[in-house]
Amino acid sequence: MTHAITLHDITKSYDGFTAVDAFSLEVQRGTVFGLLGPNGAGKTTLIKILTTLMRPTLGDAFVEGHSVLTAGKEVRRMIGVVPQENNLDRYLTARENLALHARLHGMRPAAYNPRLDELLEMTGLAARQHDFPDTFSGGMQRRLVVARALVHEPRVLFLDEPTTGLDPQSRRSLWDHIRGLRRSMTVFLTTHYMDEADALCDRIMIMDHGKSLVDGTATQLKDAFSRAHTYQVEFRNNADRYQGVLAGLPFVKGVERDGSLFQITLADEESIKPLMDHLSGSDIRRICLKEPTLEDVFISLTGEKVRE
Ligand SMILES: Nc1ncnc2c1ncn2[C@@H]1O[C@H](COP(=O)(O)OP(=O)(O)OP(=O)(O)O)[C@@H](O)[C@H]1O
Repeated sequence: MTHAITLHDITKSYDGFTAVDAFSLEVQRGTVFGLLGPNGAGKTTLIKILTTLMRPTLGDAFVEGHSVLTAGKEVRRMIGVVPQENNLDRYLTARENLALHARLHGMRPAAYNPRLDELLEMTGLAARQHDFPDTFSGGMQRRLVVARALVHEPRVLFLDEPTTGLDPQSRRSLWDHIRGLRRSMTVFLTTHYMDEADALCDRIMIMDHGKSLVDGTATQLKDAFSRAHTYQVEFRNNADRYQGVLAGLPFVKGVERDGSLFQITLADEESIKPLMDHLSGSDIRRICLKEPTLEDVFISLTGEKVRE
């Protein structure tokens, strides 16, 4: 078996509303898989089903070969979960939070103490291990939740929006930790951040309305959905004059403007020549092909801006 996670036609309905619709998926072991989608796409519902917090209405899912329907206990032994909210116990110190989790998993102090030392060191929290989580920054709390999810050495780690609300430095530090886990376990994460998916994931799936829209590596998605005919043109002066002219050209499909910078989408690759003919003699500061981003792919598929 090379798949750490398998979903067979999973459907979840809430009072007749279908949040997840006959969803199937296989995630290769040892990879980082990213699930993207706008608010309400069904991402958290899928994580809840895979972590046995919720039963599907139809279908079955397997984690390391164990069914979420019939082998919930085995599934829970295999997984670590980082939920959307930092659900730490505020009356326990950082180390005690980890120790409690170890005991809930049936580990003895002789087994878990060296593991806690290792995880506190790895997440940069060793010096603060006897402090309460309320005295930690958001990034430190998040790292503690990740450390807690790793105490019992899970084979699959679920991260639901791991870096939402963190400052750029904390995000990058958490990314480094997640990257360090790659290969030794399977990571399944949901995110709203395109740069996060791009930086971390071996494979990305974009979903909406409970269904998968597309999946592949970041490069595959960008190539497939690239707006290869979009150019950025910046004028030195007289930019106003060009707005109407550009929009009126038959081979121009769209014009977006930000001051003197225009984003011009052409009908096809060949249209660059007549465009240059029309612009000859104008005072252009720069012209360049716009490289596609994962956000372009997301918006072209879901029609929605990514939530910040
Ligand atoms: N307990 C519930 N009862 C009724 N509807 C629900 C329940 N939980 C989720 N939903 C609905 O199911 C849909 C999918 O929700 P879900 O939380 O899985 O989306 P999501 O992709 O995780 O969104 P977000 O990015 O906002 O976390 C939404 O329309 C939501 O309103």
